[in-house]
Amino acid sequence: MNHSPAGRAVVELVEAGYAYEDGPAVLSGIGLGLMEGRSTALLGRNGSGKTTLLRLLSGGLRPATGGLRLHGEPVTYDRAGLTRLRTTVQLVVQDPDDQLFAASVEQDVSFGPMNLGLSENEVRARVDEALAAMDIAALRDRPTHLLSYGQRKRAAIAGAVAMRPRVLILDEPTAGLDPHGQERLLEVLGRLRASGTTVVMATHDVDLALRWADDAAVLSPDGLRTGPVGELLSDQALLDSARLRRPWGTAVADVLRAHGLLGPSDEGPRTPEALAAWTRRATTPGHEGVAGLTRG
Ligand SMILES: Nc1ncnc2c1ncn2[C@@H]1O[C@H](COP(=O)(O)OP(=O)(O)OP(=O)(O)O)[C@@H](O)[C@H]1O
Repeated sequence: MNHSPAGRAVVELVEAGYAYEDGPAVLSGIGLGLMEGRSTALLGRNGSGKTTLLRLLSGGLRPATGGLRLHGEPVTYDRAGLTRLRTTVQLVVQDPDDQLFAASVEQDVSFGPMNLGLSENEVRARVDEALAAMDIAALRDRPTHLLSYGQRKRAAIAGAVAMRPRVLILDEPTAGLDPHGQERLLEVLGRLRASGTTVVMATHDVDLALRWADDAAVLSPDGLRTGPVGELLSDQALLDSARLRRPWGTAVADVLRAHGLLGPSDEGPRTPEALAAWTRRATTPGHEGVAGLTRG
């Protein structure tokens, strides 16, 4: 069963299908609506079509069947239609070398905002903010081709963040980032989400998905399933068919339930910190019980 949270989708794929030239259908009958301010983790095995799906959502590919809607209106793939889509939806591709092209970090991150016709001061403010958010302010004058992989990845994400899109789509953004870089990125995405930005991330990291996302979208041979991340990532049949590992938090919840410490419909912990805080409360005389396990 597909799940659609209340509200209207900013962008929505409707019965969308796609096949590369001379190839079989990669995706068919895909329905995916991205709601204002919600975060979605897109999961699926290698070659399941995650990148293809993200390119359909951001207008880089045009559905062969079905369509894409922006604020409920069908997207037209002419210049005006694509410009409208791209000022709302920004995609950060998996490989930063496919995204970075300007000589320096500052020039690269400025490019999009400059093309929006913003004033010089506004462009500078956005670039400063995006570089600071991605922790690369010190790299602003560096040639992009001399940066490390993780630094290039952060510069590519900064370029999209500087566009202040309503919908930010990231294809495996944490791959290649060190733990500090991953934490910084999650903080940035958390702030964007709090300010109403819709964020979609393709990832192979089920623990990160459970911790970070509101919703999951899981590609398997049976098609696309969407729903609350805690619910989908507890569904063993779905995890098996998508060849996904059971997340850490879901496995812990199984153990707690088996010992009667968690009710059948109570959600498990999403982070080790949440489990530690709950354990402290649960072992304190007069504790508040299992309530609040997912907090922290
Ligand atoms: N440009 C292309 N031309 C032809 N086939 C392609 C092209 N890009 C992708 N494919 C094929 O489409 C299918 C889906 O690829 P896609 O990159 O969308 O998967 P993915 O889920 O993102 O994979 P991964 O987890 O490995 O990044 C694969 O079978 C792939 O070989």
